[in-house]
Parts: sequence; C-alpha cells; structure tokens
Amino acid sequence: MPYFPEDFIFGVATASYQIEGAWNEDGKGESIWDRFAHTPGNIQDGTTGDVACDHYHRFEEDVALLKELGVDAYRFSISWPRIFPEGRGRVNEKGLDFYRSLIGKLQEAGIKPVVTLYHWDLPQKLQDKGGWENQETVEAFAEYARFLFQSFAKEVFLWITHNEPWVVSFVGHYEGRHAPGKRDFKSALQVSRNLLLSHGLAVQAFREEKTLGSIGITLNLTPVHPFSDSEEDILAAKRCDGYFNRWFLDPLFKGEFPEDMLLWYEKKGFALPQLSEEEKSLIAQPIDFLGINYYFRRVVGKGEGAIFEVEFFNPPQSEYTDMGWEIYPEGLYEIVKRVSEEYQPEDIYITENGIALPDQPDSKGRINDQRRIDYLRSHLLALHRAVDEGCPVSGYFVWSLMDNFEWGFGLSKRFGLVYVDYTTLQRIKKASFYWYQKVVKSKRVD
Ligand SMILES: OC[C@H]1NNC[C@@H](O)[C@@H]1O
Repeated sequence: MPYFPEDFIFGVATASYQIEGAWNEDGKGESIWDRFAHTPGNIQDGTTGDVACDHYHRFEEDVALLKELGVDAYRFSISWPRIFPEGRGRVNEKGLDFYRSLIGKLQEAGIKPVVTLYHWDLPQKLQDKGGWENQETVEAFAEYARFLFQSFAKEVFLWITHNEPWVVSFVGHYEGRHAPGKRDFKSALQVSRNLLLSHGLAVQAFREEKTLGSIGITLNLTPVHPFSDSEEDILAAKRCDGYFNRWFLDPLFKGEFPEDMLLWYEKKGFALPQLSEEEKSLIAQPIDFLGINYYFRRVVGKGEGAIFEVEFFNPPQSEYTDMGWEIYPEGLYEIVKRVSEEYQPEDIYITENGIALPDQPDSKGRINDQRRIDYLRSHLLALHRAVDEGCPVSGYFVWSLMDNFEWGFGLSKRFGLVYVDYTTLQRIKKASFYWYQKVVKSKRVD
C-alpha cells in the first residue's frame, strides 16, 4: 500500500480571478481578465468572473471546508489589481486586508498558506501601456512582489512567482484564447522573456527582504511523445518539447534559452534578442523549488502547421476529460523523473493536478464523481513511484478545491472537489472530497 512520507504536503489549489468575484469592489482595479471576459465572444459560455464563487465574501466558509478536508496547505493567488489598482503606486488597503484576513483564518485552521503572486490577472492599467511586452511591467511586478514579501514576511510557506508562464506568453499573446487576446508570436516570445526577468527580480527581492518560507515558480509541463518512430515525427516531438517545456526549464535551470528553438524561431523570422550575462544569471538564480502543473501528455507528428510544422494526435484507445485532455497518469511519473534527472531542482511540488467532469447533483443532491477519484488515485500512484525512486517531491495540490471560472470556458468546466451551484453559490462536497480527505489524513493511496 503506497504511503507518502509523513511530512509530505497534501493540498488543494485555486486562483484569484477564478474564485473571488467582487471584480470591482473595495477599490480593486480592473484586470485584463475583467476586460477580456467583459468583451463579447471571448468566453465560450458567455459568463465572467464578476461573481464566480463569490469567495471574496465567503472565504471564511471556504476555509472551514479546507479545515474539514484536513489539508496541510492551501494554494491561492493574490490579485495584483486588488493590491495596486493601477499596477504600482497607490496601495488599496481594503484589498490587502482581505488577504490578511484570509491568511489569518488559514493560520487559525493550521493550514500553511501557499501564495501565487501572478495567476494571470494583470492590472489593466499596465496592459494599456503594453503589459508584459513592456519593461515597465517587469519593474512593477518586482515592486508588487517586494511589497507582498514585506506585508507577509513570516506567514507564507511557499511563494510562487508565476503560474504557467507558457500559458501567459503563448495562449495569451499567440493563440489569443486568453487575456489580453493577442495573436502575435513575436509578442509572445518577448513576453516569455520579460516574465522570466520579472521572476528573477522577484526572487532577488525575496532574498533581500529575508522573507521566511521558500520561493519558486510553477510551470505546466507535458511529456511529448512522437506519433511514430519516424525521424520526422521524432523531430516534431523534440520541437514541441522545446516549445512547451524546455523554453522555460532551460533558462531557469541552465541560464539559456534552448539553442534548437532559438534557431528554429530565427529560421521562421522570429529572432529573439540575446540575453545578457547579467540577465542570464538573474533568471537562473537558485530557487527553493519548482512547481509542476500536470494534466496530460501530447502526442505529435510532422505536420504542415505554420510555425511548428506539427500535428497533434488523440490516441483512440485513451480516455478523455471534459476538457478533451487525454488521461495519462504515467505522464506525471515521466515528467517528474525527467525534470529531476535533467534539471536537478532543489525540490518539487505538484502544484496542480485534476480533472474536469460534467458533475451534476443526483436526486438526493449528492455528486458521485468516481471518475475524479480514479483520476486522482492513478496520478498519485504514478507520483508515488517517482518519490519511491528518489525524486525530490515534497507535496501535491489538487486542482481544485471547488468548481470555478475556467478561463475561456467560463463556468462550464468543473474541476472541484466541491461542487458550486452558481445560482445559489451553495457549496456541495463531492465524493472525491471525502476520498481525498482520507488520503490527506492517512498519507496513503488505496
Ligand atoms: O485548466 C485547469 C487549470 N490549469 N492550470 C491553471 C488553472 O488556472 C486552470 O484552471
């Protein structure tokens, strides 16, 4: 029976824009996701995060759920425009008070706070001046981070500078499915560079402020498998691995963007300015842990696609989630092993893993999400194998505590251990809540 180490951290994760609501309350400034969701056509079901789970007003009830769940830690993000409505300068005290209250309630419940500094809700005022393409945003982020390190110098267990910079860069600035909705590959490359620089400045500030706790960054990583063992499919998979994984792993742990990708982009007309020696060491300065968000793998082959010349495949024999993602637990083992061996991070936390399902209450108001229990069990068993083989993994966070606003899909995709009725905002614990409660208590997956 796989037991995790006694000090292994089990938690759940959320993010500000996806759960808080109160989008323009108590002095909060507009974010790029407020703007993007208010723009007709951007959100598949036409909903917004204006109310979402109304966590801003119900956080005490939600902390009580966390206490009942028994988690060791709770990962949430701070909404930058709730702290600095214009992005920098004037502080919104009421916004800061909200997070002081939340962290205080978590401490009372004996739950370690894990804070993500940036989970995509950039102040719109900064976007109006170019957003992450603009050096000013890099500086503003460093000021925002330093302010939070000073405000919560002793209370936070883990600090995560950025959540999934790949999504911010390429989904937000190339694919256009996320805020700010740009479709410009050159912008996406510039944004990825600035996100990494801003991460480095934040880590520097963390060290200078002598903040307690640990600091790291969270990447969404996906194993990439060639559709066949043909040379061109293997090369296509290598390109995709560079695009999805190595583009951030290499600068963070080796101080360089991957050479093969720089050459490929240059060949396609997207030359990226070289990083200076100072910028390289800023980005690659030591961090205390790497956060990995894992959901699925990718299977690719040679294709005619414009920039990457790849085609994606969905293996017919696999099962898929409500997001259309393949269920592939082995991929969590693979990515943890690969990252541990190739990049030697100090420590690893699985900062997100979960499944979207079309959950609905039955006639008795219960939600028997057995598929979510099966998904979590199979991924925890895969993770346990990596831990057993000596990979430095210290914790695992389920995405998500509760159903919430799933970006371009709006409120239509449910990832929670807790169901949210969006008309009454009632929370209903799913079967997976009780299953995970037992795992957290016993540190065992059966
Ligand atoms: O798509 C599920 C999750 N993936 N990682 C980032 C989160 O904000 C998403 O809800």
